[in-house]
Amino acid sequence: METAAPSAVIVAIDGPSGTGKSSTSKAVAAKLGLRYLDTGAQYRAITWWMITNGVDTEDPHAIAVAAGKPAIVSGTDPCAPTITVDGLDASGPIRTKEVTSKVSAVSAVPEVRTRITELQRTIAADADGGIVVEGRDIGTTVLPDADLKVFLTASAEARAARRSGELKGKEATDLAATKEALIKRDAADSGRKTSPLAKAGDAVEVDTTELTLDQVIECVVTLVEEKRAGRK
Ligand SMILES: Nc1ncnc2c1ncn2[C@@H]1O[C@H](COP(=O)(O)OP(=O)(O)O)[C@@H](O)[C@H]1O
Ligand SMILES: Nc1ccn([C@@H]2O[C@H](COP(=O)(O)OP(=O)(O)O)[C@@H](O)[C@H]2O)c(=O)n1
Repeated sequence: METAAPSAVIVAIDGPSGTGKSSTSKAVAAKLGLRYLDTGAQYRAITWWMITNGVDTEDPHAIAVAAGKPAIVSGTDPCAPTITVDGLDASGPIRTKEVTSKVSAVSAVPEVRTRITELQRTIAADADGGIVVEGRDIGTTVLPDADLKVFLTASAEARAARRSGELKGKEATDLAATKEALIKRDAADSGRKTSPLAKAGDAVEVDTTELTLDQVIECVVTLVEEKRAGRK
């Protein structure tokens, strides 16, 4: 793995669904002039490809065999992140309920993780000015030498309320069903064998339940600035 330029800062933001990883990471990256990578979008993209190509998402062997086939490309501008699969814009289709319900099974397959992890490390190494990478295993597995690791948490109630607010008007949803689906996905992501959702020992944990998004962004910006100041 190549190392980024000396002034570059690598920030890893992990945590369960609805804790504010994407919103926080995008805003922090935009404020500090860093690139941004949504690793969940990559796992969603490979899941979408499996579904559209008729791969049984309950068959880990079939998933493993197909894992190397789709070409997944992530654009890392925090103001306009993009994701394509085999040249097609996947940003809409990866957010459907079907993909959301199947992504944990696909992302648990070791061959999928190896492939996507390599992609993520290449993108981080190529980000000259630094990057904010968000996901589930960034601090523990993908970028264990990140300059700053943040682990976001929030109560299941707060996370479900945030998610169902987001889904309103798009796909029929209710709060209890959203909460149940979210807890199920957390359990699958935390319980898998290969690089599960986990807080790195050296990560700073931020409970966002009672914080506004702006407060979380401010908190992470301050943590990055402290790291940068400490390196001078
Ligand atoms: N601290 C917060 N307070 C209230 N709403 C928030 C907060 N953080 C994020 N949100 C909202 O919750 C939803 C989920 O946030 P998102 O950043 O997508 O979470 P994650 O990437 O962890 O799944 C978004 O609609 C976002 O605007
Ligand atoms: N680094 C990562 C990121 C996501 N994922 C998987 O991808 C799924 C979707 O991630 P996401 O970040 O888009 O999920 P949300 O929190 O945005 O709902 C997760 O539930 C995990 O199964 C992963 O395994 N490892």
